[in-house]
Amino acid sequence: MDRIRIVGGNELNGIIPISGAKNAALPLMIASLLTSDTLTLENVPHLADVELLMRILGNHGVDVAVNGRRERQEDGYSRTIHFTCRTIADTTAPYELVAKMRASFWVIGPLLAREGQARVSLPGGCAIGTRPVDLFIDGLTALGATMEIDGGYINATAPKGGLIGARYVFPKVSVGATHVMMMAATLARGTTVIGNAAREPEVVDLANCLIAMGAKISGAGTSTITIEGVTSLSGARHRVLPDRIETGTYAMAVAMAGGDVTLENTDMALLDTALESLRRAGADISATNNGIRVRRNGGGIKPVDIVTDPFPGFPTDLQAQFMALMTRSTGTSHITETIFENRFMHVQELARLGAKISLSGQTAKIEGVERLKGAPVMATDLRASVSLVIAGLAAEGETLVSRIYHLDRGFERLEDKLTRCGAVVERISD
Ligand SMILES: CC(=O)N[C@H]1[C@@H](OP(=O)(O)OP(=O)(O)OC[C@H]2O[C@@H](n3ccc(=O)[nH]c3=O)[C@H](O)[C@@H]2O)O[C@H](CO)[C@@H](O)[C@@H]1O
Ligand SMILES: C=C(OP(=O)(O)O)C(=O)O
Repeated sequence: MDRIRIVGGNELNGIIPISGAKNAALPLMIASLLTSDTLTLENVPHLADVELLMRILGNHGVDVAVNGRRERQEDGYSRTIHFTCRTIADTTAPYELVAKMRASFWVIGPLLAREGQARVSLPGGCAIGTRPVDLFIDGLTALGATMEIDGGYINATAPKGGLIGARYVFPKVSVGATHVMMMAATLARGTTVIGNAAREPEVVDLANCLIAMGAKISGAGTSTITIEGVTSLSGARHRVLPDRIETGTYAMAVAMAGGDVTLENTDMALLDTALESLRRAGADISATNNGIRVRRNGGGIKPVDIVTDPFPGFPTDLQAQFMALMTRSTGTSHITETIFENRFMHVQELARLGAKISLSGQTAKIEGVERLKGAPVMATDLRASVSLVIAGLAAEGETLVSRIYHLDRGFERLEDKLTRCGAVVERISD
């Protein structure tokens, strides 16, 4: 199994190209199930999750054609991909595929809207909490679907004549359930109003793509999204928005290691709250023509308290990375996780490197230490794995991160991007 070896101590200087967002690419790819025309997506990141979803979509009858690549970049970076689903070949999403990635469960929305039925295995994904699907069940039920759980699968059936538009207020904000309701409602009869909708940029990106496909959607990016159902959707061409989590991760890596890096093809507006926390920690952050410049020259890392929240709050997907940064701060900081109940698995791994962290319920107390020392550590989930890489950049000596298949789910060519900026990071294949 591959591992990542990091030798800490080098500053980061240079340019890091930011990839298309995994968490936008996945629902966008799934939207291809809604039309018999071709949906072309540009800037699709080359990631394990994307490859797996291609297989899952293939099983439903989507023909996938890959071509094109970003200028000035080698093979392996984001690509342009064409998705064509002339007819739905299979409305079942099997356990073997869905258990590996939570987002694959989201096919339930388009399958139900276009075919009137779906049989989808209950999902898997990062083990960061229980992650139930009650909001999906309640939301789709509101659109008239019958939802039954049977042998680990959800059997969903639309009424004769298709889903029916309705008003539904989510009792809790859910990104995935918002994606699914929005996709399902595009082909429902009548108007759907989703209350307490997720406001994440990835929801807006999906809405923009659906609108380009002929959907009638307003309000995406606010808590109330209105969808007027149409009888069919067409193909479209859409560019996946930049990955704000990858952007924040590298910004935190620079704040940790020191140096001066320009993050290209991204946008500060996607992660205001996280960048503000980084500024308070001592990083110098400014906008460039098509990205963000992050610097930390001299000066220690100041302790900053954060609380994760749905967008526009501090993203849970950057919590582990920020904790890694705080392990080297000059004081004590507190990080409270409000989205997932079990998203602190990086704590014990960071402790192997010498971090001083204690947990009390959903809050971690981090007492900054003067030095971290490299050690063998284990990746436990996607963002936890990259937090160990960030810590390794500032640790003395060698850090070896194992189980990096988690990392490959969400970070396109991480070792390449960091190495070009002066870090010593390499993949070791045993
Ligand atoms: C592929 C993708 O885009 N994944 C992101 C998405 O995950 P995902 O869409 O799975 O996360 P949600 O926004 O749905 O989860 C938020 C909270 O709602 C709970 N919940 C969700 C659905 C449900 O039916 N019932 C329920 O209780 C979850 O357990 C969690 O506590 O948003 C999360 C929150 O920003 C991110 O961390 C993930 O990276
Ligand atoms: C938790 C994540 O992904 P998933 O929802 O697919 O588990 C993530 O992207 O950080």
